[in-house]
Amino acid sequence: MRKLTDTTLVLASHNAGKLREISALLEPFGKTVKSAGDFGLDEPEETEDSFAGNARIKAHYAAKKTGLPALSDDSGITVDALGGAPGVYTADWAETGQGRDFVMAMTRVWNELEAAGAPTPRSAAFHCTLCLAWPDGHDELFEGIVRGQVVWPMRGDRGFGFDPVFLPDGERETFGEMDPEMKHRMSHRAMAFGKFVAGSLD
Ligand SMILES: O=c1nc[nH]c2c1ncn2[C@H]1C[C@H](O)[C@@H](COP(=O)(O)OP(=O)(O)OP(=O)(O)O)O1
Ligand SMILES: [Mg+2]
Repeated sequence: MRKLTDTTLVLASHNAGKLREISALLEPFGKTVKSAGDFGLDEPEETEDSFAGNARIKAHYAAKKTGLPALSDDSGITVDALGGAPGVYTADWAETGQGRDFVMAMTRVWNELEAAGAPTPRSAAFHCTLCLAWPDGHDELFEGIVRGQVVWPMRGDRGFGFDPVFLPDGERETFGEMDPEMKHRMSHRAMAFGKFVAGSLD
């Protein structure tokens, strides 16, 4: 596995919530972190049907455009009683044509669970695949999963996306209610990030 010796790393994401979380996780490692937005990069189309496939598209695009190593994050929530939906299409479920509406997307998930008569707890998982890509085309992938359940109504406004309806197993607070420090210890992103640190930084 190739180590990240460069001091500057591009975060290949346009999601403010992810940028905040990954920047916080990277804080102790002394890298200069820039975002795709700092370089004026646009968002490549996420045409793959897997987290890994879309993570690779985003990281390679940013690495090629900037000439720097780039770290992307492709993530989403899979709901068991919905056959794993919305999964890779989590962001698409929030698309309105004029930006994203996650209240709408969370409501759709809950309504579909109700319509299906799904038993409780309504088990689900957040998935995250991080891709570290270099301008020469080499890449490494790191995956993280956290299991939990979808709850209703929405609870908390501290996170982003689907956080207000995700209650991790063994916890009393949703990701939307929880202290961000605590989310950083247990989230899908934190799990994938730990593997990235072990493989590429340490
Ligand atoms: O920790 C999380 N807490 C709540 N919701 C989350 C989380 N992690 C992913 N999610 C949801 C929202 C996000 O919009 C979608 C991923 O879609 P995804 O394409 O990977 O990200 P994105 O389009 O928002 O940003 P970008 O592609 O520029 O990195 O799943
Ligand atoms: Mg995206």
